[in-house]
Amino acid sequence: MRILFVAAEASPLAKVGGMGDVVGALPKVLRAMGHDVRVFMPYYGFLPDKLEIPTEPIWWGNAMYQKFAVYETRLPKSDVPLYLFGHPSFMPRRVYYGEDEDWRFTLFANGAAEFAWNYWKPNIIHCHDWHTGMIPVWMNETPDIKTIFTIHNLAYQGPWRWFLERITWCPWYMEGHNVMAAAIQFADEVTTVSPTYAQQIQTAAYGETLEGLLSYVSGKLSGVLNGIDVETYNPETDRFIVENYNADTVERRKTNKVALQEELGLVVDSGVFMIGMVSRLVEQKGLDLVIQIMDQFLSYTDAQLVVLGTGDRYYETQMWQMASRYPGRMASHILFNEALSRRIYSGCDALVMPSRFEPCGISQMLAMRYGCVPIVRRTGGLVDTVFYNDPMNEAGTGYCFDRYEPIDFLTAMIRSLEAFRHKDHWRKLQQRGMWQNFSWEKSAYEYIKIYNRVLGTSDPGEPTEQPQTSGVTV
Ligand SMILES: Nc1ncnc2c1ncn2[C@@H]1O[C@H](COP(=O)(O)OP(=O)(O)O[C@H]2O[C@H](CO)[C@@H](O)[C@H](O)[C@H]2O)[C@@H](O)[C@H]1O
Repeated sequence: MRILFVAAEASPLAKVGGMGDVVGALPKVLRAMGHDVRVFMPYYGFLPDKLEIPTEPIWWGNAMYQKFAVYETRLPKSDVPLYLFGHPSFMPRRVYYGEDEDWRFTLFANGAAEFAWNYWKPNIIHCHDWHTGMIPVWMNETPDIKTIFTIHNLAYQGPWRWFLERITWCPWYMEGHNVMAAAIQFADEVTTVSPTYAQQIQTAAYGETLEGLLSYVSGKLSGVLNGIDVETYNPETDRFIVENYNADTVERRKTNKVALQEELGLVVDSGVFMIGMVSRLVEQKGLDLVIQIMDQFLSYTDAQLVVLGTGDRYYETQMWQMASRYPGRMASHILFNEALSRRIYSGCDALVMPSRFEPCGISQMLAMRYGCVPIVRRTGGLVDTVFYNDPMNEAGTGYCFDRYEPIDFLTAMIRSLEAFRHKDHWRKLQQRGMWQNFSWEKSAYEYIKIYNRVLGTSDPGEPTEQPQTSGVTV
């Protein structure tokens, strides 16, 4: 099968959130299963710092009266061909910014469609989020290229139809009041990143005004749980952390905890309960709950809190101000730092994720992989990945609460603090999290089934041809 992944992010090159993790990891796994998977993403101004890119493009194209170049390289540490869409509008050193975002990513999506028609023709284009939403619309008239549209974040739906018509030409048959709606309508299959979230988005509470459309297309809508890159994120081999360990040597995490406390200027004490939060600082992530309870929690306990994230100025300021109220007990780092995130996962005792909604969530899986116990609100993918701690039956992997209420979150925090005192139980809880299998293989098979379904081919999971590493196949 020839599959072209099109997305705005791909880890480790361009990652703002979890979508980057997915697009950086899944193609490698699918390729290892014998499919010819390639990735198409923007050529951001910061990319030459991170990988070698040939100076000569392999192809020139046109879209929306703009000329663009496509450069070919590889996803780092893999043989996955990576095509970079080169246009001056992507040259600033940021992924998302500015007023022309709608225009810029519409150009990118239209450019990807041109590329698929004219240079490398895949059987399937796997599109991610609204940035690629025009692709299913264009491919509606190209029956031999099927499209899968994966929703990572329903809250961002791209330009409204009236604006789209001002910036580009929309085909006569196009329906949908914004790009996301159109993509949902025209894609051959729509997926989201967990089974629970796939159900939730068909309701008014989570549908972000698209619940009607999503229930209407429920026959082609499914939820495939994300995995994590278990090779990159492996506490046994991770070079970003001070002490490597595994589930049998989980007590070695103490060294990481102390190193993290020293690094962040917190009181050094390996016995205190240390909580981390690694997240985009936006409404989705439940920051209003954090703001409402954390003062109380920190004042009445000796726990420590570390926040790593960027996002809305309001939440950034709140986190920073809260840290200034608890010197030596709380640290807020308002930046994106992959290495520090791993030191948090490997040093903190627990990770909080009180999300308002959560399509899947990668952070809680990374936390469990590193023996950091998740405290989560049961919504979306958090329902599918974190299970109540049940020390009596030695089951469960974290602490959960249901209602989006400060008191419920506070209760879950206090319960986890209490459990932390019972060292034996806590160790077992950590180990159960570390033993979970979050590798991508299972999800990759699910996607292969979906690819086969849209192509009308059978034998799900079986490779259909040997991957090619380069060259034009049209
Ligand atoms: N400041 C920082 N420094 C370093 N690393 C940071 C960071 N802030 C976040 N990260 C990293 O970014 C990733 C966050 O992924 P999530 O899936 O938890 O959330 P996100 O909302 O971005 O993703 C969306 O897409 C994904 C993928 O489908 C869904 O799982 C999710 O529910 C959906 O909201 C993790 O790998 C985390 O470690």
